[in-house]
Amino acid sequence: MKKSKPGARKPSPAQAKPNPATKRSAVRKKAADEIVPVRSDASRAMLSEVRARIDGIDQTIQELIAERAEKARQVGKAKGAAKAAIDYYRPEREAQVLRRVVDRNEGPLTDEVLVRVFREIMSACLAQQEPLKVGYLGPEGTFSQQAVYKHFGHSAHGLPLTTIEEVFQEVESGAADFGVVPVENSGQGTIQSTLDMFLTSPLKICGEVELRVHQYLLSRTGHIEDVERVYAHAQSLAQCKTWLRQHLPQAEKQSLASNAEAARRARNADDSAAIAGKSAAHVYGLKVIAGPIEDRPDNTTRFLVVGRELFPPSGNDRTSVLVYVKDKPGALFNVLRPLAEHGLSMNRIESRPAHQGLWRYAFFIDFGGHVEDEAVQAALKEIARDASEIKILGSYPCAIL
Ligand SMILES: O=C(O)C(=O)C[C@]1(C(=O)O)C=C[C@@H](O)C=C1
Repeated sequence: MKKSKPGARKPSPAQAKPNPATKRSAVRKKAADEIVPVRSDASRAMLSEVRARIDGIDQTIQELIAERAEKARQVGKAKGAAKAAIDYYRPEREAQVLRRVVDRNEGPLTDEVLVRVFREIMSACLAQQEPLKVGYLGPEGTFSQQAVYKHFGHSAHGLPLTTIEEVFQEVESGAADFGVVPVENSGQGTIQSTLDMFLTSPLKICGEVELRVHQYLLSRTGHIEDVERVYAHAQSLAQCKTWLRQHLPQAEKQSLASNAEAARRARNADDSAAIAGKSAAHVYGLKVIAGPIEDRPDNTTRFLVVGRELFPPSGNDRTSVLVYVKDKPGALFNVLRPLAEHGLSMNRIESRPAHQGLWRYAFFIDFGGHVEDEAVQAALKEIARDASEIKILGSYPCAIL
C-alpha cells in the first residue's frame, strides 16, 4: 500500500473515486492559478514597493503638469489682451514641442504614444483659456473627427458638420476657429472637392494631419450571413474593394456622404452593414463583423487644417500654392524650374479646371519650406513672372507622426 505524505488527509470516498465534475473544477482552478499566480511574500513586498514608487512618480508628474499649465497661462498673458482660444493657439510652437518629444524618446513607449500624451497636455493647457472650436465632416464617429482629436487633442471642441463646404463656411464666418477636411488617401488619391474649395475660399492651410485608416464591417446582428447591402462613403468602398469582392460578392454596395451616415443606416436594418472606423461601432451600437478590411495595410488619409490666418515657421514646414498658368509652351516647366533651382523639394502637383473659362487649369503645388524663408520667396517671385496668378494657400508644420 502507498504511504500517504505526512499531514495528508485520508482521501474521502468522493475523492477516492474522482467524478467528472470534480475533475472539471480542478481544471478551472489550475487555469485561474495561471492567470492570478499565487505570489510569495517576497514578490508581494516587491509589488507594493514598485507601486509606492509609481505613486511617487504620479505625484511628481501631476505637480509638473500643474506647473506647466501655470506657465502656459503666463505665456498666454504675455500674448496680450486676447479674447478667444484662437488668439493663444500657436501651431508652430506645438510642432516644435512635439518634435522635441520624439527626439528625446529612448523608449520603452513609442513616439506615437508619447506624442499623443503631450498633445493632450498642450490641448488641456490651451483650453484653460477657452477650448478651440474645430469644424469637421460629421457626424460623430468619422475619421475626420479622429483627425481633429489627433491634431488638437480632446480638450478641443469638435463641431460635426454635414459637408466639406459647410466646414469652410463655418470657419470663414468665425463660427469655428479651424476646420479639418480630408484631402488625399494613400491608395485612392486626391479628394477633388476639397481642393476645389481653395479656388474660391479665402481660408489658409494651417496644418496637416496624417491618419492611419482602419476600416471595419459593422452591423446590428454581427453576422456576415445577414448582409445583403453595404453602406459606406465611396472612398471607403474603394479602399475595401478586394475584401468585398472576396467576402460579399453578391451584396449591393451603396455610397453615402460619410461612413458615420452609413453606420446610422445600418443601425436600422438587420440585412445592412456599414464600413466605418471601429469607433463608429461604439457610437452607433453596432457589432464588428470583420476588420481591418482595407486592401492596403498602410492605408493613410491626409487631412488639412484650415483657418483664417497664416502662422510663423516651425522649422520643418510645407507650403501649398495655387498657380494659374498662362496658355503658352513651357508654362508648367517655368513654374517648376524655380522650385528646383532654389532647392525646394516638391511633394505634390495636381491640376484642376480653373473655373475661369474653358480649358484653363490651376496647379495645386506642395513643396518643402515656409513663405517666410528666403529661398521660398525668391522662387515664388520667379514663378509669379510666368504665372497669370499665384495664390498662397498656406505654410504649415509638416505632420508629426
Ligand atoms: O508657447 C505658447 O505660446 C503657449 O501658449 C503654450 C502652449 C503649450 O502648452 O506648450 C499652449 C498652446 C499653444 O498652442 C502652444 C503652446
